[in-house]
Amino acid sequence: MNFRSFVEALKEDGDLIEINEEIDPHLEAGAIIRKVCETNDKAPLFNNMKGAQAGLWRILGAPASLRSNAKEKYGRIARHLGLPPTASMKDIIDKMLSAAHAEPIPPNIVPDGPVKENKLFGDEFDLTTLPAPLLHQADGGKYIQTYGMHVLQTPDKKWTNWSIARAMVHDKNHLVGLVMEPQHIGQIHQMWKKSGRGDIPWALAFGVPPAAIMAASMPIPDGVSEAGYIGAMTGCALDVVKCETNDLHVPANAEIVFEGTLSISETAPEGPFGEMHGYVFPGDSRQCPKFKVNAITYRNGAIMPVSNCGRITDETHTLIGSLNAAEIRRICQEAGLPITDAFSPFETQVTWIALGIDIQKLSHMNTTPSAFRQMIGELIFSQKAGVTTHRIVLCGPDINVYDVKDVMYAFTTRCRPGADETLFEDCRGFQLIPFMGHGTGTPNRGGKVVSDALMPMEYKGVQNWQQASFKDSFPDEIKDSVNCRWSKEWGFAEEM
Ligand SMILES: Cc1cc2c3c(c1C)C(C)(C)C[C@H]1C[C@@H](C)[C@]4(C(=O)NC(=O)N=C4N2C[C@H](O)[C@H](O)[C@H](O)COP(=O)(O)O)N31
Ligand SMILES: [K+]
Ligand SMILES: [Mn+2]
Repeated sequence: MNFRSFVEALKEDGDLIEINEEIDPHLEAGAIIRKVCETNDKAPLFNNMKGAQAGLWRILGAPASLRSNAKEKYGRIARHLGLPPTASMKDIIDKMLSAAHAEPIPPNIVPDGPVKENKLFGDEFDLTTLPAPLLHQADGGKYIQTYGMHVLQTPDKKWTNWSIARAMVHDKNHLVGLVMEPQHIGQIHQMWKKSGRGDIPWALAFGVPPAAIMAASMPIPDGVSEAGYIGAMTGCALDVVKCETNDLHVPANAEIVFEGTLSISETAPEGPFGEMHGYVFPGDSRQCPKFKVNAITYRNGAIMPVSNCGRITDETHTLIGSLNAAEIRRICQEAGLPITDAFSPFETQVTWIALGIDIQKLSHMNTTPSAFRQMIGELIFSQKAGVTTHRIVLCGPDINVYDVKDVMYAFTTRCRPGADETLFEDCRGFQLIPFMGHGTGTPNRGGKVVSDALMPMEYKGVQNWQQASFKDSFPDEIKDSVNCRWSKEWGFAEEM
């Protein structure tokens, strides 16, 4: 599945609104995308962007946000993976984890592809005149890069990383963007700096195969190339083509590719940006590395995907939260911990992760609540996949961790504040969260907690309560007889 057929699939699903009226990249496109994310409406495809030139570019907004009808809530994300639109977040996470132990299938190098249909070099383009969107009025620049895939290789060429990190237009042929540790873009940047080999060959591919952008958003292990992971996950090698101005390879059917170098020495002011937790602090910019763009290649009718992040729900919640949770589930299970599921509720601005615990297995550990909380926190908060999470909630088997109502029911009634919680200060913290980066303590250390919403008896494998709910407080024959007369005889609403 490539990006173009993904857009077609959204159209067939009735999940696309095409706007042919001229739309201004200065705030207007951003406002429409933002409102789509806050109302879970259809993905907007802007076919007539003000300032578009030489086929650059149309814009697809909210590429992996939510659908409003409950049966297909995660349909747009599911379509990234060729799953049915009725897929659950558990199905999506299971699919993304399915390649964790599979032999990688490296990409297939082809001589040409749609991404080579148009080529611009050097002075043939000026990034400041292209329709890059100003997404929030207080943003420090035009965030041209919100859903593209950085391509970077380690100096020894053994590892080619694909990842998403934001970047804004700096001048006619430079971007400036986040290059943070422990992200792989930051790790590889450090390796090149140490190698003294000069600036880093770099590419940024927009409108890549949707499964590839999902892997680009996932913290798969250090040293693992996302291309091979995706090949193993989809079962077929992904077609890639060589860049014009360096030896990196990019998806042959990508919509747009910027080629150039990531500087190991030059920086420029970056930010602020209306970010994933729902805030922008006007004037809050910092020095970040510059990316030099030497060439642009692109498809006819190229579409630029744009994620306008902020208040829920957008790609920073549906992908960052869910895919960090995926890796955390895998890491806990491989460490032999009794974790069945992990999910980051969007309503926590993906700062929490709820863990589903198998209390039979837990009871065989003969551990205590405080010892178990310590084990969980030390493991997860030391992981790269755990950096963005500041609260872990332990939930028993009657809780569906993919449903925030269940998580809040358990957290608010089974976790005694203080006594049932363990704080962690000696670990990496996530500075983009306002209480970290603009709060009272160190911006990138500590501020984390494991909140135990397991009742003491669950450590013995027992739940000795009944939920006072329709599901749990009535015998089946009563429930069945009520359900079969519910809408037919009495006129209550059909079950969703
Ligand atoms: C899906 C998505 C993921 C994002 C970001 C965004 C979207 C849509 C946008 C651009 C909208 C907002 C910011 C938010 C910001 C966090 C950041 C970023 O600027 N810097 C960063 O370091 N990580 C980001 N990620 C997460 C990142 O892609 C994952 O952590 C992935 O595992 C990295 O790949 P490697 O594991 O291979 O290192 N951006
Ligand atoms: K990645
Ligand atoms: Mn990676």
